[in-house]
Amino acid sequence: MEVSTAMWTAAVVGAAVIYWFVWVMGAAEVKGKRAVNLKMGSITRDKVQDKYKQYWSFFRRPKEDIAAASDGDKVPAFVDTFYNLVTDIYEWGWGQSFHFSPSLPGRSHREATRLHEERAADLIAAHAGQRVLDVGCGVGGPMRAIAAHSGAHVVGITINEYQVARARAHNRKAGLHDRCEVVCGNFLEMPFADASFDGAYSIEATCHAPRLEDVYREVFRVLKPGALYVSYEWVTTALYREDDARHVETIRGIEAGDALPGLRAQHEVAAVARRVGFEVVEELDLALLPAGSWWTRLKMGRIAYWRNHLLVSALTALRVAPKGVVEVHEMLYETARHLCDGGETGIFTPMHMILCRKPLVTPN
Ligand SMILES: C=C(CC[C@@H](C)[C@H]1CC[C@H]2C3=CC[C@H]4[C@H](C)[C@@H](O)CC[C@]4(C)[C@H]3CC[C@]12C)C(C)C
Ligand SMILES: C[S@@+](CC[C@H](N)C(=O)[O-])C[C@H]1O[C@@H](n2cnc3c(N)ncnc32)[C@H](O)[C@@H]1O
Repeated sequence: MEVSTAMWTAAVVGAAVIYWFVWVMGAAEVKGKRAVNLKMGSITRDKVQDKYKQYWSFFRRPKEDIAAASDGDKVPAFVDTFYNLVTDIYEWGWGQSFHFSPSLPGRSHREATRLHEERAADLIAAHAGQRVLDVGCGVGGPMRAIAAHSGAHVVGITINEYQVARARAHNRKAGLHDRCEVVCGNFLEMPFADASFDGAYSIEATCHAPRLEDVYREVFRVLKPGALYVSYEWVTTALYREDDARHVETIRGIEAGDALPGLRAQHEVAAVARRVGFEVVEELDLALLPAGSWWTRLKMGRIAYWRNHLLVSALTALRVAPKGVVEVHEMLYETARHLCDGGETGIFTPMHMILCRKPLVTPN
């Protein structure tokens, strides 16, 4: 073969490999978000690295410091920064539902996700004609599944403006915009009238609240008497031991990489719900056997993460992605490792389910 032919062949093969690597392999779980489109929410390109540093220095501290009265109030703003940094990476590498689900034999991750969401809708008996609240709705994966499954009108709230835009675009694309509404706001002070919802759910979102009481009290306020509320909570289990250095490292790693002001213990959740006035109907860790492990996909994704790391590094070097994306991606890789440890040791669950009812008559 002539040298020029060999060079042309190498160039064409090289271009094909890069195309495959970036545009095909780098495509999102749910088509729509690709590596070349990684933005960092509403943060301007030049501020990404600084914002990441600010985020990290806030959340890597011990939870006692974060929860201190003055810093507790700053948590929602840092959670907002976190979602500016991670929303596109989540959509690209995970899909439109930002939560875990028990793995189901013979079913895809997407199907298992949908069934976990539909389970929440069934628990609160959501149905057509109702107005249901999604507390911490992300980009609306659960909201669309629940609206489609139950026929209810779903209103989602998220602190992050960028997620609002993403969720609205997805709702329109799915043809569900007449039944799925998205509001930007703080779930600790919701812009909704008292007793204005027939039901509510929160999927892996209330863990961002510095005090669980504050979000549960708000949900209680906006629900009609007799309405049901279900929450999937991130908590430490009874197996967690504060005197075990490995346990502490795992939980700290989960908190720092997931914008959490301090994980609560499983046994605390029902007490909080009762304190704000709810009746507790049912409580169950949905991760318990015979449920398939929720961390399987995170563990299996190691090769994909390595590919993603190369991809974000290359895109940053080419200035397609802003500086700072590599650090954010590394933080997510680290937290994935801690989440897998938490799952395998059984000291942590992201799906402690609590089902509550607002009593028909609230005592004064
Ligand atoms: C409920 C929350 C988020 C839960 C999960 C949706 C996310 C937790 C950790 C995330 C990820 C970790 C590793 C990333 C990987 C390195 C990257 O290449 C592709 C995306 C990841 C898989 C990413 C996806 C979302 C998570 C699984 C919290 C925040 C309360
Ligand atoms: C891990 S995501 C889960 C999203 C969604 N429930 C899902 O499963 O796809 C957590 C969500 O809670 C929202 N959130 C966190 N703190 C909030 C607050 N104080 N007010 C409103 N939303 C908040 C985040 O913006 C994000 O949308």
